[in-house]
Amino acid sequence: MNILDKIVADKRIEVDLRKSLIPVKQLEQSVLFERNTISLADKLKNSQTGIIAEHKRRSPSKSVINQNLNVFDVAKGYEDAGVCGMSILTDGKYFGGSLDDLLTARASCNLPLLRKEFIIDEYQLLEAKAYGADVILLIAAILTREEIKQFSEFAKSLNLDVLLEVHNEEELHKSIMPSLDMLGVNNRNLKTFDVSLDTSKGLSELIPNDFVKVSESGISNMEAIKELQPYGYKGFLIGENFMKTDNAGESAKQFIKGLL
Ligand SMILES: O=C(O)c1ccccc1NCC(=O)[C@H](O)[C@H](O)COP(=O)(O)O
Repeated sequence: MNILDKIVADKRIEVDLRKSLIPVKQLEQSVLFERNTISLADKLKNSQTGIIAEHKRRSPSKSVINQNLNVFDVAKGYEDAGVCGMSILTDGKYFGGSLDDLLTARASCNLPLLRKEFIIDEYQLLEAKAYGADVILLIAAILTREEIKQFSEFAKSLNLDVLLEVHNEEELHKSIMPSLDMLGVNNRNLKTFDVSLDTSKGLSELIPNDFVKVSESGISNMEAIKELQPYGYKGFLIGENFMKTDNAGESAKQFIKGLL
């Protein structure tokens, strides 16, 4: 079994347990459920830099990145740095994250927040909304076209933006539909962990212009952004490069300074 299949198998067990612990009604009664969400897609369209900065403690490809940073400070630092949005990994087992991280970030900043998760059930979208997210991620590699349609339409009914992530042409063709806002190309192969910006470059011309294009993973310098911008990318998701430092916000600030 590859790592992605393993993550999804574990996620199914986790989501079933969560559903039995916290009923849908309770999520819908969260004060955050009624909050007006902020569109990340709109922010990216109007940005010169397009940075989406991630909170990421560890990962299957790198094990430990940084366990010492405080998500409240990281969110504030990213906001002060002028990023367009923040991504928060909420998976516990493989990334050391949690829904509490999302809630803490919500309390700390007014950025559009992306719940970075392995979404396999509508219930996780209700959780995203109840804990303060503005955007959800759908990963084409783990979903059927019908599931992508069902989850993206449900997310839109909750006023959440949808970022659909692909890694190859087949996933892209399977996924294109009007209920998506952003098309993300993951430069990391989630089965082998190989990273190449050529993935974003190669798929760019196949993405219709109606979607905001986002390049994800393996971006570690300004040159990479300059290389990707001519391919139409407006968003750049960066995790490890900021999180491996002692001050993720300051690192993002210097990065953005260099881009302007
Ligand atoms: O990062 C991983 O090792 C990973 C493994 C399996 C599934 C997902 C994974 N990462 C999620 C992400 O998409 C990245 O955290 C995000 O794009 C930022 O990447 P990076 O800038 O390379 O930290």
